[in-house]
Amino acid sequence: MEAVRASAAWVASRSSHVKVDMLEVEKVVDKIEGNVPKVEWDFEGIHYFDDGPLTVQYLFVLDALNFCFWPDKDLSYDHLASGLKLALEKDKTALDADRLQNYTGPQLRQLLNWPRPLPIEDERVRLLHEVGMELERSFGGEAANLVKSAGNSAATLIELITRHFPGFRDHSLYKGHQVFLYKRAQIFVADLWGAFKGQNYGEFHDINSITIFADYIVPAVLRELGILKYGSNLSCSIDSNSEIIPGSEEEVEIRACSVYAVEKMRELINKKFGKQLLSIDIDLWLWSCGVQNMALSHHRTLSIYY
Ligand SMILES: Nc1nc2c(c(CN[C@H]3C=C[C@H](O)[C@@H]3O)cn2[C@@H]2O[C@H](COP(=O)(O)O)[C@@H](O)[C@H]2O)c(=O)[nH]1
Repeated sequence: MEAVRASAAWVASRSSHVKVDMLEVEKVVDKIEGNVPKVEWDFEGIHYFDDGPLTVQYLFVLDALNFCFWPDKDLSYDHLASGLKLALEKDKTALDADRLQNYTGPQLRQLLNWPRPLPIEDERVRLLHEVGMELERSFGGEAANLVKSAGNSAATLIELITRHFPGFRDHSLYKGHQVFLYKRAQIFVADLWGAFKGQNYGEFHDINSITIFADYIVPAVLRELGILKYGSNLSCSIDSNSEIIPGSEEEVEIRACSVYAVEKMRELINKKFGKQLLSIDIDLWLWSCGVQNMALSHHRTLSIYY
């Protein structure tokens, strides 16, 4: 994931609306003494798991739809994860590639047991169709085959996903440069690793190459910790819940600086405490803090990427 790391650093070095405060990074690292609190994958108990290929199909569909819940104030990631789980428990064929290609908006709502239209529902449906079609065309209908063809490499799996499934190509332009954040592709790898505990479909020899997943929760936590500092205009927009335009400098800076800040935190923990932490572990710790703090204001961007 060198492209993610390098392009995030490029943005951070030119950023004007968002700054990474290295003194605060150091303070946080010292406070936790290099020990990131361990948060178990599925600490919420909401994910489907059967130790086999159906779990891989579930996680791939989950992460194809893992974005932009905030426009409906009652909807969250938990509804998606537990809704798909229940659907699969009722009908093991619910996420088969041929079924994925045929869902309509109302059927998807019904599948998730959600009473009203989902945010950006038409895009969610389009992405489901894309996943079903390409899985069928290139991977015998099974996400498990996609994972197998990556040969236990996280970087190869992300390359395969972004090559085959355009909906996962989470990139932007910033001051004329292409910036890669690949949030949903990376979180899929992390979900496999977490669910299968680094074994079987979750075994990756290069899991340390993954960065954090630049969503709308982790940046809010980093801001609360004082690690991210926002300029006054951006602060006002976020605190007043104004929407941040997708692809704007502000949006790219928020996401890229979050990735960069955690990479710096990781480097510092290694230098000061001699520990090799994974960004995934730091991410899950920060994210779990964020979702438990209802008072945090986060940036609001309509996006299919996160
Ligand atoms: N950085 C990061 N972002 C994450 C997750 C997860 C869930 N990961 C699962 C994996 C193991 C655990 O047991 C988790 O359940 C979701 N999100 C993002 O959050 C936002 C949703 O927020 P709210 O509207 O409040 O539900 C949305 O952008 C969504 O894409 C994560 O882990 N890291």
